[in-house]
Amino acid sequence: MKVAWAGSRHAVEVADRMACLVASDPVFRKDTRTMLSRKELFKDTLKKAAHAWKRTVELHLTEEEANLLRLYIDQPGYVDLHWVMFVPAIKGQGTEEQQKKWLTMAYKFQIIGTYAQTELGHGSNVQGLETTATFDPSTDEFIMHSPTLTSSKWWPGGLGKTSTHAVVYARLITEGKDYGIHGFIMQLRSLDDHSPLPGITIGDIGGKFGSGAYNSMDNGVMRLDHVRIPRDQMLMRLAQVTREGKYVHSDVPKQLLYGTMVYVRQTIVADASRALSRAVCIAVRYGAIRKQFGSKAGGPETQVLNYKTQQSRLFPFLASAYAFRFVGQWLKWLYTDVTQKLESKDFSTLPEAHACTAGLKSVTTSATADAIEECQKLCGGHGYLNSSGLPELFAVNLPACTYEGDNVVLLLQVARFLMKTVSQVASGKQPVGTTAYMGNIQHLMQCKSVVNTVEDWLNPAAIKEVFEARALRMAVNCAQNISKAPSQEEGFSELSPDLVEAAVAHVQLIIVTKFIEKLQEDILGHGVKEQLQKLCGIYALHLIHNERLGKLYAQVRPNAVALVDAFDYTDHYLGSALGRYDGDVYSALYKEAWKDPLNETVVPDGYQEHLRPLLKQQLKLSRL
Ligand SMILES: CCCCCCCCCCCCCCCCCCCCCCCC(=O)SCCNC(=O)CCNC(=O)[C@H](O)C(C)(C)COP(=O)(O)OP(=O)(O)OC[C@H]1O[C@@H](n2cnc3c(N)ncnc32)[C@H](O)[C@@H]1OP(=O)(O)O
Ligand SMILES: Cc1cc2nc3c(=O)[nH]c(=O)nc-3n(C[C@H](O)[C@H](O)[C@H](O)COP(=O)(O)OP(=O)(O)OC[C@H]3O[C@@H](n4cnc5c(N)ncnc54)[C@H](O)[C@@H]3O)c2cc1C
Repeated sequence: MKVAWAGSRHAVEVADRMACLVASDPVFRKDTRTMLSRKELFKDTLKKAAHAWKRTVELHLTEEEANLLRLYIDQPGYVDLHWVMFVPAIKGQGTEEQQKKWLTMAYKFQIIGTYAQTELGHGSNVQGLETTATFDPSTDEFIMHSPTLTSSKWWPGGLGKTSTHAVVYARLITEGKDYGIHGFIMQLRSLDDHSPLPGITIGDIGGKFGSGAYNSMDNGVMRLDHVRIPRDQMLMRLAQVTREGKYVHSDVPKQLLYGTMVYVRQTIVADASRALSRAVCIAVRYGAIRKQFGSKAGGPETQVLNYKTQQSRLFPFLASAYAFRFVGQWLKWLYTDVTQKLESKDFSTLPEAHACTAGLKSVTTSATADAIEECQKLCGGHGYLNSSGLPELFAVNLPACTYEGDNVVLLLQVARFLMKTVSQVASGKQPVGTTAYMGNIQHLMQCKSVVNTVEDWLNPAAIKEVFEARALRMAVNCAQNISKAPSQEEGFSELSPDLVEAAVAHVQLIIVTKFIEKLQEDILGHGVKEQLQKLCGIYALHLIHNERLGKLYAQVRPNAVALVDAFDYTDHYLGSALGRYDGDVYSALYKEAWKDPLNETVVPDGYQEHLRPLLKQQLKLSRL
């Protein structure tokens, strides 16, 4: 099962090696992280990042190994933005010459970059950004400026205190005309003493949700006051400004400006499956250790994992972790395929790639955040302790519902794509890829499901048909209702809640389909395929038909712990007293409690000033 989860034996081996490297290095300790002050946590992040880079160079780690090293260090920091957004933005939007110049420095960490798009006033509406880049032909420079308070850059990770450079998104103005949003490379801080360059005001935006968690990241604010940069620092693959100031657009679609976001959304799906699997791992292992009550006739207490209510709340998450993992692996393939097509100037699959990445990012991150919260409840009181690992896991993953595109905004993008496809089908065009099922419209609009028993529901063809019919009917229903509205725009707005539901149904169909396709692959190991078939059934059916699932849960229960062991997480990475591999939960909880700074003294600070006088006063009053 470890191989099925990881994708290959090689993937298991590399992941194990990198996880052990991190777990055995004292610099990467994280057990007291939630007790650090913001300043201490930030410094700790700088130390870990520098040490990780040192180890990467010393050990000549490959990109795959370095990625895993960062993953197991498990602490958000500036390096994430540098590698996941700054470098890809230059790769996707820079000319070959620009890539050569900037990426050479970025690959060696001679510069640290971030992705500065969002502003105080606008995040979702990228076209509404206000920062300006006005071309001055007299000096061959752009003047970068924040004209209003709301145009302050706000949120970019690593901007607050670390980044020396950024790809800054701004409205390009030349020859008096506004050509909309474009990307520019800007140096922000001196490479000698790290002070901000003239005209740049920069800082951290402040503490965020939860202790530890995303507070390791210096999300930043930046104001620009007529800062000049050379013309060749506009990223010029999609459009150029000539020496004379003439705007020239290349023959590539302007949506490629959003390419970095498509790339990152795809990686976020993999992050979501990992976060969900960690929460499930903790809740399942702990559920096997925790005992409450026994039978009325006496005898041993019951493992809480044996309660049917526990199983019906928890096993759909276990199934979802596998489902998201497999769809994430497929999405990575889709992204690579689209990128290769783009390189040969085939842009035909771009809309589908956008819809798939936006939709899957949205559905998987929302489900993951909800599931982590529920796993906390599934662990009872102990799940609420930082030492369970769950509060921090929740706080770190919750913003994934917002960053890289608010989940509702992204689902509306999927809905827009679906409405277009429905109208194309109506005019006789055969849909392809993940919308190919819509071509079967005659059948799917009227078919009736023939399934009755739990066993019938495990037939992949039956499951798929139900999901296809559901998704298509919801989309067609929305399209019909929109067509009755006074205008397309009004109809879309009025029906937006239904459109979001239709988009979710379409995305869930993709997830179910990819799980079924995974089951058709050669899967090694005795009983592995059978377990995955059960999980696939649970994932699909819990979305539409929760009542009949009891039988399936009972079949998964005997292997539940093994199914989470297959995630292959070290105790260090899991970071949970409840989810320990050896099950020694109670001594771990007890030990963790003594690490809290409040326990550094037996009598707490504040006793003399506040507690003692209060107690003395009460004593006096009671004697009166
Ligand atoms: C060996 C050494 C190696 C060392 C390696 C070391 C490794 C270290 C690795 C580190 C690993 C780190 C792991 C951590 C991973 C996690 C990190 C995650 C961190 C994330 C931080 C978050 C960053 C951000 O949030 S950045 C800001 C993101 N902002 C958004 O997402 C904004 C959302 N808004 C939008 O996307 C748009 O504005 C939108 C789409 C909502 C509306 O846009 P617009 O108004 O312009 O468009 P429309 O009119 O609606 O559409 C026009 C047209 O375009 C189509 N379209 C829209 N978007 C796209 C797209 N992206 N792609 C393609 N097409 C698009 C749309 O469908 C329309 O098409 P039509 O045909 O016209 O309908
Ligand atoms: C932890 C974190 C890290 C981030 N890192 C970066 C970064 O590195 N670089 C960067 O540039 N940005 C970053 N961001 C910003 C992030 O990308 C934006 O917050 C995100 O795109 C959402 O935009 P917003 O904040 O403007 O939300 P808003 O759009 O203001 O959303 C507010 C509410 O309005 C709703 N809404 C908005 N538009 C519509 C609509 N058309 N229809 C229906 N409902 C709508 C949303 O669903 C939401 O409920 C980060 C954010 C966070 C939280």
